[in-house]
Amino acid sequence: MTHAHATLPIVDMSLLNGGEGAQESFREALRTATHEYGFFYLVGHGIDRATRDRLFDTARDFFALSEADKFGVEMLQSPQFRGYTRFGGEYTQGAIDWREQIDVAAEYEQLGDDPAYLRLDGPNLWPSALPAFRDVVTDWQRRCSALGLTLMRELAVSLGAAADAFDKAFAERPSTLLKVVRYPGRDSSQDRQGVGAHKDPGVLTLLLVEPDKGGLQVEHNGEWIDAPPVDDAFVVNIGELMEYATDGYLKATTHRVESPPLGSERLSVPFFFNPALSSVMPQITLPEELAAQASGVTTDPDNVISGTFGENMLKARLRAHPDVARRHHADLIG
Ligand SMILES: O=C(O)CCC(=O)C(=O)O
Ligand SMILES: [Fe+2]
Repeated sequence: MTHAHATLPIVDMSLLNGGEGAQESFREALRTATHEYGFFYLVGHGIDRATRDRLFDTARDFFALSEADKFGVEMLQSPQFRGYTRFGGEYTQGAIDWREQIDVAAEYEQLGDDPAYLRLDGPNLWPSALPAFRDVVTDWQRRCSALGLTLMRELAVSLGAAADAFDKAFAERPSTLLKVVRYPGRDSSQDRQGVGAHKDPGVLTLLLVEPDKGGLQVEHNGEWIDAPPVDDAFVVNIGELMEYATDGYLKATTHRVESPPLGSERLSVPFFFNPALSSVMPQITLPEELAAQASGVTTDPDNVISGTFGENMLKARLRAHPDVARRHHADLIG
């Protein structure tokens, strides 16, 4: 059931430019939103409209490329799960996600293949027919990484920890990932799973949605809340590793996207701010009043949350892209 009235909280980052009191209110709002919802709208983030418009223009140009150009960078060629996924290539909870997308991640030399998650390091596949794509997406990655780091430091302070409590996990080889996604319109009689219900496996997700395009739904108290884009805002949510870091005081929240109606489409760019593959997320010692509200890390036998980011990520990748897993990682799947 969808709850028509509840909405996600709005958190204003420009409070950080104010005095001590304003900064304190920002942290309070950040902590409350991530504790109660795991999701919020972030305004006042300082990334201007022209930059965001350029990102969506580039996304449109990418999806308008010929099939041959898109298949030239198909993920099936990439053991590191980079590149283009056509409709029907991706699964959540065993069902097809009706979206096409290109995955771009941080690029590092591979350090080996033991533990297996080290296989995720490697090169992106960049579309040669659209050279601007690389520049625009790399710029976006850089901006979102800076924003992500600021939010992690504020979140640390809001949890009673030192501002740099999480820095170490991100200092070397942060394993950031972004997707440029297009959800095609679907008839109401068809299956409307744009992306199925899931939690994000990492730390923090900064999602930009094309203006006016609904479809995102967030689970809250057992109901689905609609989370349409808010003007100038990112939708921000925390992933499973923040649940691990806070003993469940912060919860990774289940969310999904419903396909847009036939005759329309929806573009989005989720950016996943993730630590190094081999980093173990630090566990924060919470102040007593917060610790009393920490309900422990979710235990789901089908989805075990590890503190080592690479393990969570590899698990998520193998499950979402079974064709890539079969072709390149047959030894890791049952
Ligand atoms: O496209 C969206 O709005 C959300 C996508 C999402 O949740 C994901 O890719 O993890
Ligand atoms: Fe997600």
